Amino acid sequence: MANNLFWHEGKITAEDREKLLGQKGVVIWLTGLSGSGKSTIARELEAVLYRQGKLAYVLDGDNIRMGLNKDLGFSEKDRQENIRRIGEVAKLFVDAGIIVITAFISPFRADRDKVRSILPAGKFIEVFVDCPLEVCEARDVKGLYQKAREGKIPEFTGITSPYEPPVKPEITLKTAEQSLEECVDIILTYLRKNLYL
Ligand SMILES: Nc1ncnc2c1ncn2[C@@H]1O[C@H](COP(=O)(O)OS(=O)(=O)O)[C@@H](OP(=O)(O)O)[C@H]1O
Ligand SMILES: Nc1ncnc2c1ncn2[C@@H]1O[C@H](COP(=O)(O)OP(=O)(O)O)[C@@H](O)[C@H]1O
Repeated sequence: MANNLFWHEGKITAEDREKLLGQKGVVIWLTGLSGSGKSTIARELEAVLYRQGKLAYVLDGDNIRMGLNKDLGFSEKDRQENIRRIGEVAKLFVDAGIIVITAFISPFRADRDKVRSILPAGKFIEVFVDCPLEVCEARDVKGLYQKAREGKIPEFTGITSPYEPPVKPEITLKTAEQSLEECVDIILTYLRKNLYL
């Protein structure tokens, strides 16, 4: 569809902006079931990074669906478009030099892989927030699992809509076994070890 368009190169590069900010732009892509801990980890990580003088920004499922993606539902096609748009937004943020932390169920492997493919090499860190369905359901933070079991929410991930776990995520967090602090620490250690921080 994109015809007669020309890409404009700026005078300032992504590397220039990274130097200015004293950090590297990267996407930390959290994926997992509803209630697995994505938002909690994202917010804590953002706060810890802030205290270390690093600019991170959280893109969160519920919030983005109230604005940018308010026209999308939860069919496979809409989830695909949801993740495609978030991927493009994340790419812009990375180009701006920001550490982007995304918290979307992002249930389909192909959609996550597509996001990885549009980012420069090494700029996409997939984090599997791994938590058994039974535990997510017992937590039922928003009461959605109960509603889904009662048939009040169609296409609910883990119940009536699939979740495809990552095959080779950079990081796996077991939130039914590891504490929030441990999970955040695992991500920070990965970032330091791989020279993102
Ligand atoms: N049918 C259905 N399935 C799953 N989740 C549902 C559904 N309907 C509403 N919600 C709420 O929407 C949040 C998930 O939005 P996402 O944008 O992360 O979903 S997706 O990546 O497009 O699959 C999800 O947030 P989290 O619980 O934080 O994951 C729910 O609050
Ligand atoms: N290790 C952990 N990491 C993140 N959340 C945890 C952890 N252990 C327990 N929890 C709890 O699990 C719930 C996760 O909810 P939430 O972050 O909203 O999940 P999601 O964003 O994946 O839907 C919260 O009540 C949180 O306190």
